[in-house]
Amino acid sequence: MSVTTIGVGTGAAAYDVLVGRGLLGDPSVVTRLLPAGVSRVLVVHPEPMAALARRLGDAAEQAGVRAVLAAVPDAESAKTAEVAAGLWARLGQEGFTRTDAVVGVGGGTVTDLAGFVAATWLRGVAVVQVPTTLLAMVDAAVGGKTGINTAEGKNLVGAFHEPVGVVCDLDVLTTLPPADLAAGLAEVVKCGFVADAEILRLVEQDPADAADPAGERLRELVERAVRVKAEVVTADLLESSLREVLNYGHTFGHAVEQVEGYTWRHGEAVAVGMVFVAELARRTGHLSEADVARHRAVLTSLGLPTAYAGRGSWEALRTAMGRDKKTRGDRLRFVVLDGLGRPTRLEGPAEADLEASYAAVRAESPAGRPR
Ligand SMILES: NC(=O)c1ccc[n+]([C@@H]2O[C@H](COP(=O)([O-])OP(=O)(O)OC[C@H]3O[C@@H](n4cnc5c(N)ncnc54)[C@H](O)[C@@H]3O)[C@@H](O)[C@H]2O)c1
Ligand SMILES: O=C(O)C(=O)C[C@@H](O)[C@H](O)[C@H](O)COP(=O)(O)O
Ligand SMILES: [Zn+2]
Repeated sequence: MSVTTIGVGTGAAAYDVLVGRGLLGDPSVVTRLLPAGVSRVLVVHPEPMAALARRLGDAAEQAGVRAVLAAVPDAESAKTAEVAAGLWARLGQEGFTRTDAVVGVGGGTVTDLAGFVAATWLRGVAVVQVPTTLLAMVDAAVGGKTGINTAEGKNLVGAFHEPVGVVCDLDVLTTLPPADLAAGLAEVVKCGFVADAEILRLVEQDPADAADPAGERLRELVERAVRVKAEVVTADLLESSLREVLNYGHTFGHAVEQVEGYTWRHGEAVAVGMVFVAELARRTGHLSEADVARHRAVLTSLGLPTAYAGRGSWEALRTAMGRDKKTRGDRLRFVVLDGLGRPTRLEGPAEADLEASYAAVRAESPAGRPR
């Protein structure tokens, strides 16, 4: 077993992200991260992660902590008010107090949900995150953004609630479908565009190696992406400014997810969203043609979509973009690049530039990969 520890936050809110292999071979690694005095844990998981959740629950019981297992619907169907309410009911029925805790075991949908339930139960109990997808390891489980969707849009209800620890065991990725691995790489590449160009170089050098869950290159990419996220959220946890850079590609990406009824993976939608915003940056004088081409090339090399051929109209996508959290009043705000690694903001772009950028990513035949 080898482990890299990456610290996030400062003071009382500081916690560690453990990245390595074989970490969950000893499932008590998770119990040991619980604060002293925890006597009950709610282990939230989707059905595909039931066996791992049981092992973590057994380890907790052996340490004298009562474990309540809670299976939730898979993927984006987990992020609803109804599912959250079901978990609150369970916490109430089982008598969870402020000194008890939640453990999220699954992809980003589960860590978002588990984090949100922990943030809201009794106004906040501890949560340990055990991400089991690449995307959740490099992004969703780290940094304390938690939330659920509403009919009006993506992640519209949520809270900032930092975990007390995160365990990223790369060995669990060997069962992850390749399309979900690629979706996680979209967020890794995002970190490359906004902050760490070495990530881009590593992917471009050997995309197949980058996507090998057993390989050393993927481990380096995970560690680099987690470091980018850790640095940004440590500096600006509540997204007053800097943290917005982690939202690169998400304004259009979230709109695609919503308009497509969450049949697109988040990482796939963000991949197209990054191409959309690169096109917008080029039209508004921020980014060179060559850098836009680099976006398409690196994403395509990973099998990610760079064009949108869904059923959503421009009007529907434009309305959904208006609900983005970076919007101020009626003015859309985008994270754009002034060159690779130099993110800035573009506020209130002309509608003609938005439509032209949309035309540049609009494809006639399906390029996305619905689940
Ligand atoms: N909070 C944040 O900062 C943040 C950051 C990025 C994304 N997100 C959110 O994360 C979500 C996307 O997360 P995701 O891409 O992990 O999707 P997901 O949670 O839907 O997981 C993808 C699929 O993989 C399955 N799975 C999980 N682990 C597996 C494993 N080890 N082996 C086999 N199958 C496995 C899941 O059951 C699911 O079917 C979105 O809702 C997005 O909004 C949040
Ligand atoms: O951590 C952040 O900050 C991010 O924006 C990371 C994104 O990858 C993530 O998808 C996040 O959930 C988007 O947040 P939202 O505020 O746009 O809902
Ligand atoms: Zn994201």
